[in-house]
Amino acid sequence: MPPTPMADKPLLKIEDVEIAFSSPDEADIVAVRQVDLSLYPGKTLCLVGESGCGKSVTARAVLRLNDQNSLIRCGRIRFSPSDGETVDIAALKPDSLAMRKIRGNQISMIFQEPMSSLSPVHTVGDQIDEMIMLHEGLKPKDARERTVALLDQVGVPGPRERANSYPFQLSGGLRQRAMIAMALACKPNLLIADEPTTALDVTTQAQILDLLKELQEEYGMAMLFITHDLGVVAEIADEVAVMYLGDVVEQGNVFDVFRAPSHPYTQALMRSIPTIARKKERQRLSPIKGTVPSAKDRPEGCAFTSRCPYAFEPCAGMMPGRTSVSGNHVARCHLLTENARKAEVPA
Ligand SMILES: Nc1ncnc2c1ncn2[C@@H]1O[C@H](COP(=O)(O)OP(=O)(O)OP(=O)(O)O)[C@@H](O)[C@H]1O
Repeated sequence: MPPTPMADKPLLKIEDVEIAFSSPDEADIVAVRQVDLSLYPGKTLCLVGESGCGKSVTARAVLRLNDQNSLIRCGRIRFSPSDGETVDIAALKPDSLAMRKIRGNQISMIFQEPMSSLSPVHTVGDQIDEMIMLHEGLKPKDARERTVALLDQVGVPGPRERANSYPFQLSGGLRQRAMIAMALACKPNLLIADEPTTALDVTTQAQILDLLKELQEEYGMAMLFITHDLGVVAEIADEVAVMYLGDVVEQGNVFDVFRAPSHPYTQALMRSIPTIARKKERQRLSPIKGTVPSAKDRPEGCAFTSRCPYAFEPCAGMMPGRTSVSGNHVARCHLLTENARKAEVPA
């Protein structure tokens, strides 16, 4: 399927954001730096990368949900709903009224573990009713009708009876569906999904991804989807941003990035996915050698240098800038600037 054009105006624009965590007896840890991302209505941006690379910290910053020892040191998070004014979320206090209005009203979040948003001591129906009553001011009876319709829409069988179940009485897949229903109760402009399918079996995972795509089409919402699984990216993303130790090292339209991965880290991630062709040719998977350095001892230059098979002189000393690959596809690698320089030298 060819890439679909983007709407002109981004719903969310993360500009040059740096997030650090303070600790009483150590220097601040910079978890995310110079992040620039744009999300468009009706489109999905996937954040991908190994554990600890800053995906969740970036996503949680959009809702100002990072731990209290976090600080957005610089940058802007501009949220521009079609029916309201642009607001810089980075400048809001996490517990301000403005932020509480955005949270759960215009931007919702779903997690890998539904129990992080569902209360174990209330039925799922009561929890969704309450959300609807809070946001839409409906009476309890009308709210329940909408809850039942929402549970039905997200594929919960027998929704009226299931609304009376406690979360522990539901299977993992149904709990995930109930959490999605709750996230949709306020008809958000943006849904943030933090590895919502990681804990599910492959069949349920595929069903939930299909469901999210259907709901996105119906509600026209933007999605920021976090995963470490490139298979999931291929399935759901319009745009992809690859993160490594807090830096976005490559980003662009998903077709362009998959067709021509240009950062050695993205290339290495691609080589580590199992494919039928590799199995037929009895090729071994090639895991990425070494480990991600600690954010506490962040190297000076490109953080991937210690694991990069192509590392050369400038890599350890200086973080490369963004080089355009094609269209909006960019990557941060000295090799690209070096190749571009060589290409400019006449033969
Ligand atoms: N409260 C905190 N205090 C100090 N450091 C933190 C805190 N929360 C997160 N970090 C650090 O921020 C960095 C990024 O973490 P983050 O959770 O965003 O990674 P991730 O890419 O989402 O990983 P995973 O896939 O495992 O969830 C990590 O080095 C982590 O240790």
